[in-house]
Amino acid sequence: MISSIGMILVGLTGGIATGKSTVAGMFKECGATVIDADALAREVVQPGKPAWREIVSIFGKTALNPDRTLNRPVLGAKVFGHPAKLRRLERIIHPRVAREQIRLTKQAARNDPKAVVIYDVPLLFEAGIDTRVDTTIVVTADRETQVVRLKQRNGLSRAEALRRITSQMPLAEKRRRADHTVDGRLPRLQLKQQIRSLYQSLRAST
Ligand SMILES: CC(C)(COP(=O)(O)OP(=O)(O)OC[C@H]1O[C@@H](n2cnc3c(N)ncnc32)[C@H](O)[C@@H]1O)[C@@H](O)C(=O)NCCC(=O)NCCS
Ligand SMILES: Nc1ncnc2c1ncn2[C@@H]1O[C@H](COP(=O)(O)OP(=O)(O)OP(=O)(O)O)[C@@H](O)[C@H]1O
Repeated sequence: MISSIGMILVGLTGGIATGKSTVAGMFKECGATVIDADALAREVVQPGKPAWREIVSIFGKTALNPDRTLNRPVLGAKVFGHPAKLRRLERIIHPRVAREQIRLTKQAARNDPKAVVIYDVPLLFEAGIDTRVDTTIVVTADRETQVVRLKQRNGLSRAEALRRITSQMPLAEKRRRADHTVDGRLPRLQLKQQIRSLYQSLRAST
């Protein structure tokens, strides 16, 4: 086991809009501690923080809102579909997110030595984070479901949605690599039952 004494660290991933956050929320209701990489990635780029300063120096002030926060749609348009720029942004953000995740995981283990810690991280495999968790879960959905959800939830056009989807490792590859697969298209009630039984077996393995 990679994590310290008893606790289990679970990497939860999937494609964009497959239902990772929904599944993470269900694990939380079961009693798990959830760490959300997207939320940490937002925290480390707050105005004035070192990552924010680096981003402004590379991407310019056009990537900012009038209140100096990052203009996420503008930055998204600059990096998705432009792999070299996306890598530059990741090199600024990822090490800081990793530090926070490790700190929060240790804190969870101190609070409950048998904790089930769910690390919800879109780039689990792409960024090699799978090597530092105990087990992995991938949430899947077909591409059309992802596109429809991105149009509805984020107001993206079909082309924008596809640019984001193709910035990530193909879902089929993630499925091959994962220890557990969850179908993010299931009705919520059925999904919840599956997550509850997965939680119980994870908890029993701590
Ligand atoms: C480009 C940014 C500003 C766009 O922000 P926006 O609010 O539109 O998206 P948000 O951050 O909520 O991410 C939504 C989804 O996009 C996908 N996504 C985000 N970053 C990446 C990436 N580097 N590669 C592939 N997909 C990504 C994920 O599925 C994520 O769940 C933002 O995504 C970002 O800063 N990305 C780089 C940091 C990163 O890699 N974050 C992922 C978790 S560490
Ligand atoms: N089982 C489901 N049935 C119907 N709709 C769902 C289901 N799961 C999630 N959704 C909807 O799909 C959208 C994406 O879900 P969610 O935010 O959980 O995905 P995500 O994988 O965390 O997305 P992102 O990669 O953008 O962070 C949301 O609008 C959510 O309400």
